Amino acid sequence: MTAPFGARLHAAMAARGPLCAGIDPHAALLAEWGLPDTVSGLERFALTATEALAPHVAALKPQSAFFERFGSAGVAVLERVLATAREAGTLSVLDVKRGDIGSTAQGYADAYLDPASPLAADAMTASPYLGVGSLGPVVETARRHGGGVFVLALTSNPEAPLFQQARTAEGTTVAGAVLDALRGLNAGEQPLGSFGAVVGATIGETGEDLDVGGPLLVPGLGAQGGTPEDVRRIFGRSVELVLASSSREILRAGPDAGALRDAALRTAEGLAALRGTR
Ligand SMILES: O=C(O)c1cc(=O)[nH]c(=O)n1[C@@H]1O[C@H](COP(=O)(O)O)[C@@H](O)[C@H]1O
Repeated sequence: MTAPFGARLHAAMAARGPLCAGIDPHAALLAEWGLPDTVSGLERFALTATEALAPHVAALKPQSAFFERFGSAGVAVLERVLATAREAGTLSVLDVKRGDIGSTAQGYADAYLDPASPLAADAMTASPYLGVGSLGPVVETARRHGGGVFVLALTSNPEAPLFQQARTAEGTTVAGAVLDALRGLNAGEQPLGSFGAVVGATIGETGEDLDVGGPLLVPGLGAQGGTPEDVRRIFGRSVELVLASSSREILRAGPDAGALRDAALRTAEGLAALRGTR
């Protein structure tokens, strides 16, 4: 029986630090690496980055969009990336940001969290905008297989606050309702729950309680301007829950495997200083 995702992630962050490397094969990055914008270029890029970074980070986060743009051949590359991470013993967070009515959400959960699926990851990202409760089948499937779910709460993009910080009829913000729901899902889980929130490293002051008892996936470091100092400012005493994610800033160092590793280690060093300050 697989241990719960939260426990596995807690151990990985303790051993390797709180960095998640994003595998985002942008067309522009393929060009920077001297690769063609084709399936073979995608495969070369994604597998080189996965193999170079897997031993040095707590988790890898492939961004599904950049594989899907090549159709089924691109999705087959994504399957190989997930298998390569698994063989290297590194946790995978598949960034798909899915969400739908419950019966369809079950299909997404089966695709991304059932170990029998070729696209199975250790955790997936999910969108709560059909209602947090619509993610029930995703949560139940994660519990059954020791998987994790990261639910969008306070995302890093500038358009986000208008929706996410709007007030519900109960008076909480939409983001606050997501964070409350996650606290409920993680209640009693030690050392870390398996249901995380996505909170950008670029957000301003929100007044929200970010301690959800589960991990906080924090994108926006590097290319979007977020810094370790921002992480300290935003998360305060919840900083130990942070799994910080960076894609372009690390990937730009490639294609040399040693340069990719060094870029990840530099980012990890900046983050390491934040822990133990609770
Ligand atoms: O869920 C995410 O990972 C995510 C949430 C968010 O609020 N902002 C955000 O940038 N992301 C993803 O994180 C990655 C950021 O990439 P870089 O800006 O290149 O580090 C992309 O794959 C985004 O889709």
